[in-house]
Amino acid sequence: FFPQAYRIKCSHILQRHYWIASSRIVTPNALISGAVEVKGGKIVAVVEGDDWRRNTWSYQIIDYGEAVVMPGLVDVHAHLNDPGRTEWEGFPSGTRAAAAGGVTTLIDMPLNSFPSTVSEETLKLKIKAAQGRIFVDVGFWGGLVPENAFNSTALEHLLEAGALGLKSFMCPSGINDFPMTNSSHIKEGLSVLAKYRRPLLVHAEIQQDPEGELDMVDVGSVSPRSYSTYLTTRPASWEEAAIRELLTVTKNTRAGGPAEGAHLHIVHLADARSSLELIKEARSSGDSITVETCPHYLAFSAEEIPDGDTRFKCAPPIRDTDNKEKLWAALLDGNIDMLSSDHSPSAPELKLFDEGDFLRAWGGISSLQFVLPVTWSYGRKHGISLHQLVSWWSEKPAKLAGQHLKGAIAVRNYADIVVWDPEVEFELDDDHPVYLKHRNISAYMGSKLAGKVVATYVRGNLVYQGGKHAPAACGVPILAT
Ligand SMILES: NC(=O)N[C@H]1NC(=O)NC1=O
Ligand SMILES: [Zn+2]
Ligand SMILES: [Zn+2]
Repeated sequence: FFPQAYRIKCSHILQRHYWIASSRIVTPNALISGAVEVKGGKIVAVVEGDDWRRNTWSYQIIDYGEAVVMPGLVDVHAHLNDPGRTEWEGFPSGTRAAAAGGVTTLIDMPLNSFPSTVSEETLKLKIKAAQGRIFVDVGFWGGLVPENAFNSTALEHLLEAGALGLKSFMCPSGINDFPMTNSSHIKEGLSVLAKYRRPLLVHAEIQQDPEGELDMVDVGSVSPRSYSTYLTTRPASWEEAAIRELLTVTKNTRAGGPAEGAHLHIVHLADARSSLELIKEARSSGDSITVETCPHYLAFSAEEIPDGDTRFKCAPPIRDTDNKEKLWAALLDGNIDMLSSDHSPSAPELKLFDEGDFLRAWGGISSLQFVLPVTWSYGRKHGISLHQLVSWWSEKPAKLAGQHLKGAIAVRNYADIVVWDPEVEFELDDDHPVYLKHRNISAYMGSKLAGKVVATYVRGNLVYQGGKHAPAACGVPILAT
């Protein structure tokens, strides 16, 4: 794939055949002490015990002791904003941060870049922008927008060109060239996707009573610096209304239904009350639906967000503590399937730190590098297991994105691996190396976390270890075939 001289720069190690050893390897069925044998970028054996050492040269063994060896994280929801808004993030900075955080694959959202990824041509621009500039593997969702929703040929071209699925919004997206869709658009999109067996991802909020919202803000009776003001402008009823409407369409995805084969994935669920109940009901009726939430909804609660600290602004908003506990319970019960970052940074100016205006600041949490330690740090208080972490961050997201050779430490899979130490604590202070383009917009800066990433392997390349990235960007653009 790469010439020899270049390939060497892809990895901190020269070997293409080696063993990764540890006393805590997370395989699909067990936690084992042993080794993962890697050859030509793939996992060729997973062996328990010590016997394998007898026939192995010592220079071929990378022994991580008691550090956890796990499949790399697959983040199905990240906005890298490249091409077109690289002053917000970009492929090189975003994927270096991913590698440092143990994320070995990420799927880029079709909006916030310019142009938006809504056609074969614009997807080609993405792929071109990614070439030689990504440190981990990157796939692409295409956009479902009013302009292409009733044009099945255009959607087919976008899917044939390799989009892993489609994404749409049911409320304004914040980006003018990515308008929102209604349930008719979504129905059309699903019927095209059914043929390809690829998912539709939906930002499920429908604006309720927009006039009421304006009234409240214009009156000036509430402070735009208070998080609770923002929360009132975007209540759980927005999520509930969107999900209710989506479920009228997902009925068709049931076995024997007109859209059998289609699948709907609800992104970043924040409301753990009525919205979640609706999803549970539909699932028990056989609708093909999955749902994700994000670490910021599990780590923070509305009551704790300081006045004017717009690093915490996102949509849907972070809700109250009781809701947060319900999200954890749903995740542990399996009613929420997986996690994603919804990493959505902007230029720092757009966070309006001087004014601290929650109503006008850019909405988006910057988190990509920290999702593993954040999930672990807050999750261990809820008694989560390593297998749950792998299910939420690797297995289920890989399946959603159609990546059957990713998401598990298993023979024949790509050697996409994160090695990390759950017991090591660290502070995200000024000295902490952060590879994201703008460290100051991340809501996690200043916090103390547990779970330090030791090493990251992508397709057998040791792309990150000991705080250092391999020099060359050898991630692969992932296209659906
Ligand atoms: N345009 C965009 O990235 N919007 C994202 N930001 C956020 O907080 N929620 C979103 O959907
Ligand atoms: Zn969204
Ligand atoms: Zn998003």
